[in-house]
Amino acid sequence: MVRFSTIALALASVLPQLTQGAGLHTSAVAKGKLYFGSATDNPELTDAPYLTQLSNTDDFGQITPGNSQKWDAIEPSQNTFSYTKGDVIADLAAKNGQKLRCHTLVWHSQLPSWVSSGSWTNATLIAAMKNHITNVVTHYKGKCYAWDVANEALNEDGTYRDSVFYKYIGEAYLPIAFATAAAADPDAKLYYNDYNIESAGSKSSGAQRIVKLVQQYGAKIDGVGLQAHFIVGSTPSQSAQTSNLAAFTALGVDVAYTELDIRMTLPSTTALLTQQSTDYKNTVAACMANTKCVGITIWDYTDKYSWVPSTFSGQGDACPWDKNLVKKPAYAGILAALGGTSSTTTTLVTSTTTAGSGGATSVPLYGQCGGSGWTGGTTCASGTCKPINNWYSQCL
Ligand SMILES: O[C@@H]1[C@@H](O)[C@H](O[C@@H]2CO[C@@H](O[C@@H]3CO[C@@H](O[C@@H]4CO[C@@H](O)[C@H](O)[C@H]4O)[C@H](O)[C@H]3O)[C@H](O)[C@H]2O)OC[C@H]1O
Repeated sequence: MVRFSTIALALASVLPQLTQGAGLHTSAVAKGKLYFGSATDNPELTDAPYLTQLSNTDDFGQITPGNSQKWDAIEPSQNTFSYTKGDVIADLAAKNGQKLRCHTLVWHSQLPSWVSSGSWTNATLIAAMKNHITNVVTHYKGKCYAWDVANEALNEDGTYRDSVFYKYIGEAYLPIAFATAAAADPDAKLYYNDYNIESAGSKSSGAQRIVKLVQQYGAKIDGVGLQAHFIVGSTPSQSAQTSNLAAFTALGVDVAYTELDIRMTLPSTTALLTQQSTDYKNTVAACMANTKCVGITIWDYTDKYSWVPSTFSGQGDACPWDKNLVKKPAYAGILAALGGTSSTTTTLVTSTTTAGSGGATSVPLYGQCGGSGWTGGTTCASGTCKPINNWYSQCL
């Protein structure tokens, strides 16, 4: 009787492998959009593979600083301005030839306590707000494609959020903020930005009211940013998003998806990743269908640095790239909506087959499990390397 010990055989298999076609930004621009972009943050920039992909202008023609231009970062104490971190991201955008979306000037959150708990009058808070806006916008003059001038001014029912600004200034803080930003950088596009305004409802109507309010004051407002922090399977339909975008653009402003991510309850499954791809596709398609939807920004591109797990307990995997910087099905969904194609070529790919008493196992190596990029192996730190779809495998 012939006995076989377990042997590993490296077999050359002829498999179709995904190759780089036009990326997300290239495809978006080819269809008339200004950009496809990603948020980023200073600590991540020391991660060389992360930075390489962020700087890949085939995928990303625009970046947004996730934290370093917020009030607490820039003016931690009154009239003391610190631009070091924000400048790192602005300089990166300039070096890469990427547009910079600047975020954000007036927001109730991530405020230093001297603002949120200060003892203000109407006049003193207007002066402090105008001083902040003028300093920051002047510092970045000519560098910001757009500014999120006001962020999240609304409650879910469309009434004004009881922020320190609303409390001491009233709704007039909004047109004052826009007028002050416009005076400091007349060329920057000025946006109102919020979440849960991506389909029709009280909050979307509230955002439309803000656009009209700023316009009625004679101040400049160029666009509305729809954050689009969505949940897999609960993302508004494409048609609901399309009609909602039209309601904004009918007011004469641009729109943009500014913080798109689509989270799931962990652990991820093949079904959730597939639904996530569909959800991304529908949202991007809604933007594509409106000529005044200028671009789409994802709120960081990789699950490795997403804000979601630290904010929403038990949830994550919200980005189009996984923690190993490998593209997920969401990437293909976005690309399809952008009208891009993932070209395939026939390539020799090495597959490891183990023969022995237990028979043979083989895992397709279209995408990586344990390595990085498209050439990783089948080793998993935890779980088993399993095919996700015709494109790649993942440790599950
Ligand atoms: O490092 C992180 C930053 O990345 C983070 O950036 C902010 C993230 O999003 C924006 O603010 C949040 C928007 O979502 C709200 O929660 C929503 C609650 O309703 C749900 O239906 C919806 O799905 C949720 O998204 C959060 O409460 C907001 O904070 C904001 O514009 C970004 O700057 O900021 C915190 C840093 O630690």
